[in-house]
Amino acid sequence: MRVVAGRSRRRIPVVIVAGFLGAGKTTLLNHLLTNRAGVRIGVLVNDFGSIEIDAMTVAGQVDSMVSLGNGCLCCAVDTSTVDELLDRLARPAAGIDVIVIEASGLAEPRDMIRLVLASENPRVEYGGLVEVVDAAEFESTRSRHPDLGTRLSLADLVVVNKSDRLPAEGRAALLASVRALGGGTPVVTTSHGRIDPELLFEPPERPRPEERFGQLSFDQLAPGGAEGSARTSEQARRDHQEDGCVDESHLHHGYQTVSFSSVTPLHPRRLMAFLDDRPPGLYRTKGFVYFGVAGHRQKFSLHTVGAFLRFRRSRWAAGEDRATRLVLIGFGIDVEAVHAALTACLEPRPAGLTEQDMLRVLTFVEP
Ligand SMILES: Nc1nc2c(ncn2[C@@H]2O[C@H](COP(=O)(O)OP(=O)(O)OP(=O)(O)O)[C@@H](O)[C@H]2O)c(=O)[nH]1
Repeated sequence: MRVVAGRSRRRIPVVIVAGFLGAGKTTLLNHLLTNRAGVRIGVLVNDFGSIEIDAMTVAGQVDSMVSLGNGCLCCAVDTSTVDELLDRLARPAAGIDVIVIEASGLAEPRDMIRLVLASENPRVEYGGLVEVVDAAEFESTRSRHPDLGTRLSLADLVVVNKSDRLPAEGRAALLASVRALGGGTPVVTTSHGRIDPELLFEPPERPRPEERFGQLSFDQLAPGGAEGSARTSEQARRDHQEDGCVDESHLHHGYQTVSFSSVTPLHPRRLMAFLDDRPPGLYRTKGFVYFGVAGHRQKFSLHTVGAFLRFRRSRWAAGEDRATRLVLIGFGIDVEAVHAALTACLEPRPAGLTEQDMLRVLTFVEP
């Protein structure tokens, strides 16, 4: 991570929106473009046929779109072409917060992920694969595309769209089928692609996690009591209730967030054991970690989306607390259990730890 004038510059997440023909990818993208709460979205599509360009130009986002224009993103181009397009969107002058790639219905999501991961642009990072599924056509899509299960498991988030076309009594069964086929990939339902944009990116006018945590009182951050826990179990319970319903009979997109903060260092092996075995339904983790291990006392920012995981090492800002601050987002996750699992990773005496204990973390550190 680059540090500019004492502030860390975030990388621009690149989110891929995939799905079979007519599932609602463009509808979802248009919804994001008109409900982005100030987030500047760069768009990479095959063609702009039905994108609401007006919505973008009105907001002064001219030139934040690039089009391939010559066929399917994943099979017609090489890495350098995609890199060039990402470079154009990610250049600082464009001021883009998130890049969304709308993959054509026939694009292979696996190839799309590879293209993004292979990008050599230091300003972008993989932000996840969203697979849009047509709720009303699910069974026929499944019979026409035997690889649907693979696609769902590869995704970081499955959006079951067109729920308005589904009879109420069939919803729970459909969700159960999608979940079973997706093998643990979080599932959210929508109609007309009306996904909560916060699932894909953070609104800039709201405090970022680090700033939100920055407002915590010393008592909340201090070790002891609940071992550095920033939230009491009562708070957790309250948040859990407020965060939304995950009852399958409700087709709105309820998800939970877990905030974890501690000035007590985290044990690298214990944290990796938690990350290797992430709770089913955990969709994203963001924030940073303090290990306090000799030679590795820097700030390790952590980013996970679905199965993807990476750390990046940076310097602490002058006067910044050495602390771990994480936000985890998931569907149907047990907020208190996740918080407890992270609390169990705390290590008050990191002086006894060595390079060996850091090895697995280091394999995920991006240069
Ligand atoms: N009833 C209903 N129609 C929808 C919904 N979402 C999208 N549609 C309609 O479904 C059709 C296909 O939607 P698109 O957003 O173009 O789908 P797409 O995945 O981008 O399609 P391709 O680019 O052809 O792969 C359009 O006529 C949309 O208006 C929904 O939730 N409910």
